[in-house]
Amino acid sequence: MIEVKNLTKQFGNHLAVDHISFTAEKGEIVGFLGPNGAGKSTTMRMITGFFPPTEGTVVIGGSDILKQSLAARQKIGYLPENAPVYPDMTVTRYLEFCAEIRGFSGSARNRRVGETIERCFLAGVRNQDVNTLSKGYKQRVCFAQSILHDPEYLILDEPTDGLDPNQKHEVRLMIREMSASKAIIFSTHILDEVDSVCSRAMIIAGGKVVADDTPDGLRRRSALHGSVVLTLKGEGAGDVQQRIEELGGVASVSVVDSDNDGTTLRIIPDDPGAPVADRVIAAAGQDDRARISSVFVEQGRLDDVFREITTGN
Ligand SMILES: Nc1ncnc2c1ncn2[C@@H]1O[C@H](COP(=O)(O)OP(=O)(O)OP(=O)(O)O)[C@@H](O)[C@H]1O
Repeated sequence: MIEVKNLTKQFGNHLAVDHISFTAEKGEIVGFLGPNGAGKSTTMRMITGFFPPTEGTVVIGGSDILKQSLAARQKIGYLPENAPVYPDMTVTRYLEFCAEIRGFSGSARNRRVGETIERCFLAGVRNQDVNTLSKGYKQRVCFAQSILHDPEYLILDEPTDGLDPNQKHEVRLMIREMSASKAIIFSTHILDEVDSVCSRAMIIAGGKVVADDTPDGLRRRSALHGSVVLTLKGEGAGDVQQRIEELGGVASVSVVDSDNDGTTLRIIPDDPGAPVADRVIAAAGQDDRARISSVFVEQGRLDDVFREITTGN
């Protein structure tokens, strides 16, 4: 387990991380979300022992990151921001070096490096100097060093930053595959990524945790969660709108769009947990002049929730 208690970092007068506490168990993939400068990287740097906190503690699998630093760091794989890698080494040599400082030698080292190169799709560039690699490949090499020793705890600072869509997909698959036996924390600005990869999302703003929930739980906080979006073709949309407004359990009906293709209405229920879609469809079906061309129930949008939580809008 990763146990973070009252973690705080003060840079001069600036409180970058403000008493953050949480735990992350093996099997969990925790996404750190937050605006630029929120304190995500600083929190990760303290969790990995990269620099000490001003206040608070981090315990990794029972080892305190300051008091039992080596034991704690042996259990961690860390992909820092901007993928710092030694530019003058070849990919293979860099990974061999990383394996050696992790305590592997001889055939164990070679096996680890070979497996990681395959796993991270680096075979085509294994003999290339790191400084000749594209940004995405550098990122992959840095990702490779973070998983080389099969750590129980993985801390990944924007692991898909700079990758093309195919590579992003591969890295997300890898993160998901590895999660059964590891606790993984990763930061991202891509909200879809949180949805597709994370079991839990933590929103950090102003150095504080302002939300800690499942992606579905966060989505349910959206003002649009549970609303019905109905598109009608033909005449009679105005009458249908009025009929729906008169239904019990409907808080409001608004026109989202109206053109030659039809009229789209958004129906907000009084209680997002009490579905109104069936009754909305029945009410629309009562008017022969209108034909339903599509209907769906909005699950809510993470980007709306993110904006609401981090800006108050
Ligand atoms: N070494 C440092 N010295 C002084 N201030 C720092 C240092 N590192 C970070 N900060 C400040 O701490 C705050 C948090 O920065 P941090 O890099 O943790 O944010 P972040 O959430 O990771 O942002 P981003 O999404 O842009 O990567 C920022 O105001 C930053 O300028």
